[in-house]
Amino acid sequence: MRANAPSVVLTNARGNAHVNPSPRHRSCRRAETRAHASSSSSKKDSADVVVIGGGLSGLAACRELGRRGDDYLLLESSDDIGGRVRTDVVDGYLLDRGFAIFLTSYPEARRVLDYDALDLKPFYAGADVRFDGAFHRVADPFRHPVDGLQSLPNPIGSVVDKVLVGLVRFQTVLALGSLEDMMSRDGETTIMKRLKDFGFSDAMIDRFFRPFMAGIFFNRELTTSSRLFNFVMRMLATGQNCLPAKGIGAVSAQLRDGLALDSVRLNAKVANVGERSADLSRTLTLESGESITARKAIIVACEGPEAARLLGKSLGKSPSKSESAVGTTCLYFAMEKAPTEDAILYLDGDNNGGIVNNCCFPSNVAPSYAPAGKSLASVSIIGVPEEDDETIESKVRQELSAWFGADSVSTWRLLRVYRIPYAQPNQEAPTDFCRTTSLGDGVFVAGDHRYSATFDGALLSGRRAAEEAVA
Ligand SMILES: Cc1cc2nc3c(=O)[nH]c(=O)nc-3n(C[C@H](O)[C@H](O)[C@H](O)COP(=O)(O)OP(=O)(O)OC[C@H]3O[C@@H](n4cnc5c(N)ncnc54)[C@H](O)[C@@H]3O)c2cc1C
Repeated sequence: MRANAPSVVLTNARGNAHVNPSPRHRSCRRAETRAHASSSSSKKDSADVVVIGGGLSGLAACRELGRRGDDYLLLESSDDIGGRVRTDVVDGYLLDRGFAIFLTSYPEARRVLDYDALDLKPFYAGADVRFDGAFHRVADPFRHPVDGLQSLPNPIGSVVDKVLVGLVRFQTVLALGSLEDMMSRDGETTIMKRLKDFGFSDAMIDRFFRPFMAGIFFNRELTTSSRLFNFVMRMLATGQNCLPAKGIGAVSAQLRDGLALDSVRLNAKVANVGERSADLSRTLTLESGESITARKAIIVACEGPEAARLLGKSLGKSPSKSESAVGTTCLYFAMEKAPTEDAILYLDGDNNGGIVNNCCFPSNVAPSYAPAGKSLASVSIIGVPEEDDETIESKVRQELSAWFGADSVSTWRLLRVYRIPYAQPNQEAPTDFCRTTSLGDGVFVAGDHRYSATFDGALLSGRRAAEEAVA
């Protein structure tokens, strides 16, 4: 069983968002296909605007340039586009490179993506929280009023806490102004302080908000900016949590499909960015030694640390946070039949040092995540443990046996462990979520380190950088 369960490290803290297959991984690599692999890579070596990095921000920048009829070239260092939003196909299972959820209310996503084509499948609006030996449902009372009422007496917070959830939801939708206001308004604090100030009990914070918010921001201490709490609560209140039927990588693939094939180069890592010449052009050097010419502008759409490496002093005018990023580890298990049929998120509310933060059965949400008649489990850990895969797997099995029964969990087959040290930049309070995308001298910068580290923040930064680059 374990011989087929390779670990994958997605190392992009220094801008190298590539897969480091372990020896075991290489041995089974032929059995795997990428869900959205590009079939070809261009040889183009110059363009008016050169975009460095093919994650959501770089793809959004190229989409905007293409829409305006501008000449561009996208350089991506890894073997496919998508950056942190990719899906692998392993034995017919769709494995997102780390568990991620698509929120339909993201405004920039609404603007640039075709939701019908993504075939979005919704999660139940709420969660089942594991506490004191049982699951307790926390339901969105507006979408599931009966479940909401039934959950009032459960031990995941008091009745007052559950009323406060409704109030905080109203506040984030109605009282905090436009999204721009929300992301820049005064009074920023940590999520923890925001929850305490709002009146939530320690029990509600520990049992529900801690694992729920940690699943989104990979920070169990809840020191992440309260602005992000407000943003996500508004998005949750006004839309649905979904998985695209073909995996989260379908989001990146849809953007790529709108680009000119000859304008995308894969396995093209930019080693350095040269000075601007008198004719306003600039030479970039690839790791291979090849030179690329940007005639008018460059858009650097890499992770923050790599943008800092490439841009040095220019980014110094508007640096993103240099404190350590947050990471996550995700395990996928194949099984004959999931122990539940619910399309819901399971959270660890015990807060007693367990390794699992949250898990779900993606095939209960979108059956296409598993081959016909089979099921898939996704298990998320906050951070990247130092232990080896076998130790992590054993701890996960032990904890989940208590949740779903040892008879079921012992039959699960580990498909893969994804270790993602750089999942999001540091977004602890205080954080500037309105950093400029224009650095002057024909240099523009996009990426989730400019706005919120979300799909939406990355998409918005890409479009804004493109608009400015050709203004
Ligand atoms: C496990 C996980 C779960 C997440 N869950 C959610 C979620 O549920 N909802 C949500 O909204 N957000 C989520 N996020 C955050 C979201 O995925 C990111 O904020 C967003 O995808 C970042 O996009 P980006 O374009 O800024 O960066 P990236 O996706 O990192 O793209 C940067 C690209 O630049 C390339 N590159 C780097 N250096 C070079 C170079 N020198 N030359 C050429 N190319 C280079 C990289 O290979 C990469 O493809 C999650 C992230 C992770 C990791």
